[in-house]
Amino acid sequence: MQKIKTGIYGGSFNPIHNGHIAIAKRMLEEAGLDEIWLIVSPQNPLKAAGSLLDDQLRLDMTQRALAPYPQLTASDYEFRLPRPSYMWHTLQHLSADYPDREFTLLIGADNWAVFDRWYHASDIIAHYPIAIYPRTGSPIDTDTLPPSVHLYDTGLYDISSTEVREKVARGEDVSQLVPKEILKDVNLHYGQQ
Ligand SMILES: Nc1ncnc2c1ncn2[C@@H]1O[C@H](COP(=O)(O)OP(=O)(O)OP(=O)(O)O)[C@@H](O)[C@H]1O
Ligand SMILES: O=C(O)c1ccc[n+]([C@@H]2O[C@H](COP(=O)([O-])O)[C@@H](O)[C@H]2O)c1
Repeated sequence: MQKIKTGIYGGSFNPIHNGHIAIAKRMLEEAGLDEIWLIVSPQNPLKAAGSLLDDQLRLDMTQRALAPYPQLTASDYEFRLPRPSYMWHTLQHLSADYPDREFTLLIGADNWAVFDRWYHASDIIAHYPIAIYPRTGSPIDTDTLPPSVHLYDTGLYDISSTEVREKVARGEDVSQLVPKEILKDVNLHYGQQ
């Protein structure tokens, strides 16, 4: 039986923004995936926890933002795994729990630039296809990519969660940067920091 092609899109999603959603929608088509799971990461091993909003609040916003897109699912899978959230562990657990699915790791070009610092990076490359999408400021030399790693043309979206948080903290309008379903909550949660 054909396995369900499932993209794993991990992120802090602090908060999810329109760039994340545009990339995920394009990745479904470009990488030929059936579904993408946006896995809300409790703690990126390479990021300081400092400005990270509560896990459940980030998950709730991600779920509401993705409600219009049936092929995109917000996941709390890493909430039950040890911290920090090493992607190698996550992928191994997923493969054991969902034998009917074939997992592809989706990462932005900024994360590919530091991928050699990821825990068990070479094991991830050896066992899972990796789909990279471009990000402003992080050029990719496609000639140097291993055979299981591909760059897809998802377009460039000049948005970051940092920009959203900083604008909200300054009282600026972010209605063009985040989905309307979560605008009120983004203003509420990040405006108070
Ligand atoms: N505008 C964007 N274009 C391309 N990739 C993006 C974009 N925003 C986020 N990503 C990628 O999505 C994944 C999850 O992103 P993350 O939740 O860290 O958002 P972020 O905007 O990078 O956050 P922050 O500004 O807080 O670091 C990462 O692999 C990141 O590279
Ligand atoms: O496994 C690792 O060593 C590792 C190192 C850095 C980042 N990650 C994961 O990469 C994803 C993107 O992280 P972020 O914070 O840039 O959104 C998220 O799922 C992180 O947990 C994973």
